[in-house]
Amino acid sequence: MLEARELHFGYPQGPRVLAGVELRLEPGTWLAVLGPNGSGKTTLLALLLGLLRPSAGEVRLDGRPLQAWSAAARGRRIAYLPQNGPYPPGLTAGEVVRLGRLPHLGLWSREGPDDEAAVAWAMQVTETVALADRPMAALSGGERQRVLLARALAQRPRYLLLDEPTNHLDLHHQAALLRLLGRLAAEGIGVASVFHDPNHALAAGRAVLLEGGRVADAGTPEQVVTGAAFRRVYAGDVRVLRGEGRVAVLPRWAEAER
Ligand SMILES: Nc1ncnc2c1ncn2[C@@H]1O[C@H](COP(=O)(O)OP(=O)(O)OP(=O)(O)O)[C@@H](O)[C@H]1O
Repeated sequence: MLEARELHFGYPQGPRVLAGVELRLEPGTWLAVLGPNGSGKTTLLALLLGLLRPSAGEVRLDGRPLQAWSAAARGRRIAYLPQNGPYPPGLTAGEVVRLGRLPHLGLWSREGPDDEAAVAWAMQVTETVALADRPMAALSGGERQRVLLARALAQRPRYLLLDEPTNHLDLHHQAALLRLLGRLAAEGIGVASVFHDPNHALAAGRAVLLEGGRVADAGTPEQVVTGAAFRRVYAGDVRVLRGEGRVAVLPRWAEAER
């Protein structure tokens, strides 16, 4: 399990960003993280990855404090798709995906059949096989996003953290990504994904709503988007619709057009 216990954090000279966040990500579950701009979602992911250290509280990975794991051991267990993810310049898409195998390779070891299989699988499920030989810099925003997702998947992680993974994706690739995340969770991976569109969060198994660095609500996605905290945070901006046994969220501007 990847677990945040009573996490507190503030950037140097900045105000407090997280104040006592509790969160548990179990293998085989998919957790959506919702919350307004600046509520601390990206900061929370950075703490869960060990890129930032909490000022109080701790992150535990599979029962041990995160700092007790080496960077390579963490990289074999946790993969990250950052927002507008950076990548080294001058590489093709296929080379970027292969970087995902680095935590699994020793200093002098060469790629083997497991590495090849992981890269091939990651590119197949992200529909990036045809992009393999294209320079990364020459890809569209959505193509690049899918290649960076393939790099994260090539790590074959136990936990997958994604920061707004539907960014840049067209409707087909949004739907494909949401189906893929559901499948990965069903296969035993712990998936945590930040979403701005609550309709995307509704595809997950659990949801948390961050507000001002605190967990304002947690539960099933349906409970969270129909809950009082969600209404308070997005008051006046959205309407929750129910029909055919499902819930959907409509932005108010769309209503005003009708
Ligand atoms: N490197 C930094 N130095 C100082 N303050 C920062 C830094 N990164 C983020 N912050 C501040 O911390 C707060 C939380 O930022 P964070 O990126 O975690 O929010 P978020 O919920 O991911 O927002 P968004 O939805 O806009 O991506 C914001 O007020 C932000 O301005």
